[in-house]
Amino acid sequence: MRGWRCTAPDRRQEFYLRRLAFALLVGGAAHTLVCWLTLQWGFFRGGENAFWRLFAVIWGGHLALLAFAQSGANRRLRDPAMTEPLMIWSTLVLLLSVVFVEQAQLAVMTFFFAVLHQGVFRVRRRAVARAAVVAVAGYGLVLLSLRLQGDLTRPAAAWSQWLLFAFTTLAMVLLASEISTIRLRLRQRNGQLSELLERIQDLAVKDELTGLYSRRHAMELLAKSCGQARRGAFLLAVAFVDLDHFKRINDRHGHLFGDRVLMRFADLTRRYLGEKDLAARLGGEEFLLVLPVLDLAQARATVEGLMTALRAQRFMAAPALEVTASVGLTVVGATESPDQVLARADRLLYQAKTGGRDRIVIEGPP
Ligand SMILES: Nc1nc2c(ncn2[C@@H]2O[C@H](COP(=O)(O)OP(=O)(O)OP(=O)(O)O)[C@@H](O)[C@H]2O)c(=O)[nH]1
Repeated sequence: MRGWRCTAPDRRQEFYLRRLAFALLVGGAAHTLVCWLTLQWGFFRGGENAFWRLFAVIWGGHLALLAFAQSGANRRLRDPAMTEPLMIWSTLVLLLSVVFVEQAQLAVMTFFFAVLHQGVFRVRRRAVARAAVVAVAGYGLVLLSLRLQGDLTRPAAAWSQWLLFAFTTLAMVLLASEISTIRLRLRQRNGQLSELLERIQDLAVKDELTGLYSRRHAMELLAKSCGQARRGAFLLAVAFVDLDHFKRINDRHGHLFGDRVLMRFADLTRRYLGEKDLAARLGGEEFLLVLPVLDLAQARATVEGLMTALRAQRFMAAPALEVTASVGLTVVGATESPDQVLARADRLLYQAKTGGRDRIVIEGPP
């Protein structure tokens, strides 16, 4: 299967390779061209021999880096994009060539700003600052060693260009730092926004107190399930569940305690229903269960299990309390609309209530 389609990590690797190849080949070619021009204009220290030897080393390094990534070894690095190693290598290449180009040192070192640009959006502030320090200090050391050897032509111009480079680099690093802060804030804001979005989506489909589906969402799901049940091999059982004498529970033990009873019932539905079953809170102490089943007997067994578990619940604040529920249970008929099924389940629930509560009243489809 891998042969015909790129997997996500392969696409990322392709992206890394393309970026690295672009930086090394295009950046490398531009840098070589500038140095070659200094050779043509007679500013290249050591002449043609030195030029070809230096660029054999530089291009050997470029190709070695590319081969390293091409082999996939970059995937084992903490940053497979290799941005920082690439920045360090490019800076060293620039410093090495500065030794050879006379009077065009600043022109060569301006490539460093392209190197910094690579890093600003991809590595931490500290890595950008590190590369800047290496470039400014390295450029200064090269000038100093040339000066000490008496090889620095027009020293005043060379040092003032170095100063200009140092200040511009400092400004770039400050800018990079600001961009990095903005990046960090954006990432945090994005995280907060996705959390908020998740919460809004939850609120739209779930009941806040119990975490069960809301009435509106349950109705949408029921309409969809009814269509599937008509086409499929399974039956769709619908149960209206209403906790008994809930007002009394609230009155005797308080509203907060009532809330806890509702949450406990919701927990039981999560424990006793299958993953294809649906439980929703329609409002107050009224719930809807939708169960894909083979027959009514299976639905009855599930609902009875739930009612037995509810009856067995004990509450610390009211140890003697036994919570029961009344249920109207039916099955969706072949040509019925969700409203018709719900009306029947509601009628059956009413019969369960008037018949003495704590019971299930069942009726098949018409
Ligand atoms: N604790 C709590 N109570 C609620 C909530 N929503 C509705 N109620 C209460 O649920 C009670 C429902 O009372 P009734 O409709 O009279 O029903 P009941 O007392 O359960 O009586 P039967 O259904 O006939 O057994 C009311 O007192 C509502 O205030 C809720 O979110 N939390």
